[in-house]
Amino acid sequence: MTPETPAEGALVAGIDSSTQTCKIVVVDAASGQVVREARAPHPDTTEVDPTHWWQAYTAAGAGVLDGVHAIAVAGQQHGMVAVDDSGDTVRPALLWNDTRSAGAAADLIAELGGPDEWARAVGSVPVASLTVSKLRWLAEHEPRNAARVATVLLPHDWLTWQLTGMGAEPTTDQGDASGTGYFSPAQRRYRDDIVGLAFGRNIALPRVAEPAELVGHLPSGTAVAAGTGDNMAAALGLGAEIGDVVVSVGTSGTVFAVHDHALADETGTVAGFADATGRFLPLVCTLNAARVLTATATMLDTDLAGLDRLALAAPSGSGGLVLLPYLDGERTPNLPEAAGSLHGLRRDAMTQENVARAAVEGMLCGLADGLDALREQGVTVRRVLLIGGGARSAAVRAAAPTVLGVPVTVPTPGEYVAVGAARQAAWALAGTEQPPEWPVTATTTIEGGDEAAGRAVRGQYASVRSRVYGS
Ligand SMILES: Nc1ncnc2c1ncn2[C@@H]1O[C@H](COP(=O)(O)OP(=O)(O)O)[C@@H](O)[C@H]1O
Ligand SMILES: O=C(CO)[C@@H](O)[C@H](O)COP(=O)(O)O
Repeated sequence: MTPETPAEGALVAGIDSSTQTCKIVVVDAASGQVVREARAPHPDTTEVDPTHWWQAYTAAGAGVLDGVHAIAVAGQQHGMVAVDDSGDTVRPALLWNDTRSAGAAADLIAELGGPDEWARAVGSVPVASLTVSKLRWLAEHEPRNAARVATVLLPHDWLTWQLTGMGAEPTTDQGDASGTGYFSPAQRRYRDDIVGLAFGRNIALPRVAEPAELVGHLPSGTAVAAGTGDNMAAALGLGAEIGDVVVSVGTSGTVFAVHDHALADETGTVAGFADATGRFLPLVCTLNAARVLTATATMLDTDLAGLDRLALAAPSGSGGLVLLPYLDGERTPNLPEAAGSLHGLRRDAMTQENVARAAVEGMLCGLADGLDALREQGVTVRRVLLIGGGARSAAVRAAAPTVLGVPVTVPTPGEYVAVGAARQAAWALAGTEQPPEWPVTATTTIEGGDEAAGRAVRGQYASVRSRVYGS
């Protein structure tokens, strides 16, 4: 893409309404410099009344959004916000990490004719996370709520609708829509037949806005851009190009890349999403990432800095200890009912240091499998960028090149999802063909991964996983 530059002096804001937190950045649209930041927490549950997201946004935004010319929301993907014909939610939103719809996903796979039919139709094979599975769950388990549903929105769609005023038409974008399971990224259209299959009837769906469209205004006059899913926004915030693979260690672990054509992985490992610019964003997502580290730190009665110290003091391979970190069930591999388990305990290896390192290595092994899966789908891997809260961990940064088997580039820690949303807002405000040119983020590249040690860590992880789960 050839980037363009917006007018001097305009301020734009990006919102990252993620699983755990609402983060806001205000950015100078011309230079791309972040001038203000704020955040507020979300509830720690897998079903959430969306008004909590609005309250977190208003709490974080108070005073911070003054003078902003345009705003966009990037949200956690897939969440089902079911709304009645008065605009009220019929029940709390079911989030991407809520696994109760795993059975519905399995049923839908069989009913459409198998995983390959799904991959061809919508680029993804249903798992509990996808909106389409949640729709089926709602129809089956809460028929009275289901009967009241007029439309289903994603978290970023719902927040954007609140911003533009609920009299406005609800909108989404192709990036976030591609995570529903009823939108074809290849054909860029909804599959109403799949909504009918999942829900038993059709429902109104938000209009899919163009990548740089302004979809409305705040009462203050601030323009509102289309917004997108959080991973799509991170790609935009990083200025990711073909060959860049992003590994994000947030609440979820994601491995994704900008790609020039739609992918359809019938194994279901890679989800063939669209990006926020008109290209594609094949992505692998694990359900357990940064919170594996926080949970392990709590278990070891230390904090994240203490966990780092312990993990860095242990040898690669954690003395043979392997943590399968499926603490909240898992999405990749698709083991929604799984729990975490620690293997290889021997008296001499049973140290806090090895347990801490096994948490880091187990979490990274899932992401390394994701990187392999992207390669198998033909994604070019020239550079691996490590972002997300977990990238602030010294132990994660140190182990990543060995476990992932490639040098790892770490951008200056920052809120790249929110910055990506702000960049989309600047793009829509400028009305240009391409997003504004913002400076390439400063990065540090960590070389020196140990190939043999990496093979050993991944080998012991794969062997334990296959002994426990058979694959
Ligand atoms: N230094 C650190 N070491 C390990 N984990 C960290 C560190 N700093 C933040 N985190 C974790 O990162 C997570 C938040 O990451 P983030 O990418 O913002 O996630 P999300 O977008 O899902 O909110 C939290 O679980 C937090 O505990
Ligand atoms: O489900 C996915 C991607 O398919 C997750 O990546 C969610 O989008 C949640 O993101 P975070 O809160 O971890 O940023």
